[in-house]
Amino acid sequence: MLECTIKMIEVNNLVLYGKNGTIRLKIPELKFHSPGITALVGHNGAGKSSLLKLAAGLEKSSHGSILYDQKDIFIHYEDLKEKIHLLSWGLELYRNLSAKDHLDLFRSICKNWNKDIELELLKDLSIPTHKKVEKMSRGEQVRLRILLSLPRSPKVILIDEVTNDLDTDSRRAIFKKLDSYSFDTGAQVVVATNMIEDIERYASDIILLKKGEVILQSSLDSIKEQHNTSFEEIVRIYERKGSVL
Ligand SMILES: Nc1ncnc2c1ncn2[C@@H]1O[C@H](COP(=O)(O)OP(=O)(O)OP(=O)(O)O)[C@@H](O)[C@H]1O
Repeated sequence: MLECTIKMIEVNNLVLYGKNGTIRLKIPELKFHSPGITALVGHNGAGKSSLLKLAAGLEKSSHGSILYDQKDIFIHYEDLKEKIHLLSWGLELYRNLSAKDHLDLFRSICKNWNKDIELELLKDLSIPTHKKVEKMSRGEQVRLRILLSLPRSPKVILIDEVTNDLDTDSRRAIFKKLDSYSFDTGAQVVVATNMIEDIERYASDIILLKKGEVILQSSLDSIKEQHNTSFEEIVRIYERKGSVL
């Protein structure tokens, strides 16, 4: 029922060139599913970050388009930036401000700030409210980023590997929140990660990239049913085949 009304990110005939005309991404067609968490998987250099940057409107494709609700995301960046949030290490918090300072600031500038979600996250993610960002651990910073994102009711959340070097408890707390947020609101959540444990536990869909091409897109359940082996082994099989599906 929810799925009929969900607006989605869609890729059409996308090509992104790198230096000297090398291909960073070549994706004829791709739709991100929701609700649920989609894991974007692939070796270093496969194109995960490039795809997320394009989906956030921070980079322009060389050919083709990437759309949200039928709108070209790069062209309509200003309209869409409150709907599509990218969490990556490059996009920093203010080092001299605490979580409380950030919250005061974001509440004052964000029109649709949802106070209930803020309070729920403050309780469940145990974020230190008075510590300055420069004194926070990486895990605390990632949790703060989630705290500053979800109350703005994003429709798409893109996470570029920021969860990978967190401890198990922090990752679990974050993935649980993202999963319930996605199912409650229909938002799309796409996480670039190679952490098999997180994918098996939390992802409902997987997109596997190899050298800029999508070699597998599937729901996790159907691919596991089809192969009857561990997810790690399935990734190995497709990486070896390397064919575009
Ligand atoms: N700004 C850029 N300009 C040109 N080429 C780039 C740029 N950023 C990345 N690339 C190249 O694009 C390809 C894909 O890189 P990308 O960072 O998207 O992969 P990734 O799957 O996210 O890798 P990692 O897991 O190492 O972060 C690589 O060959 C990389 O060298």
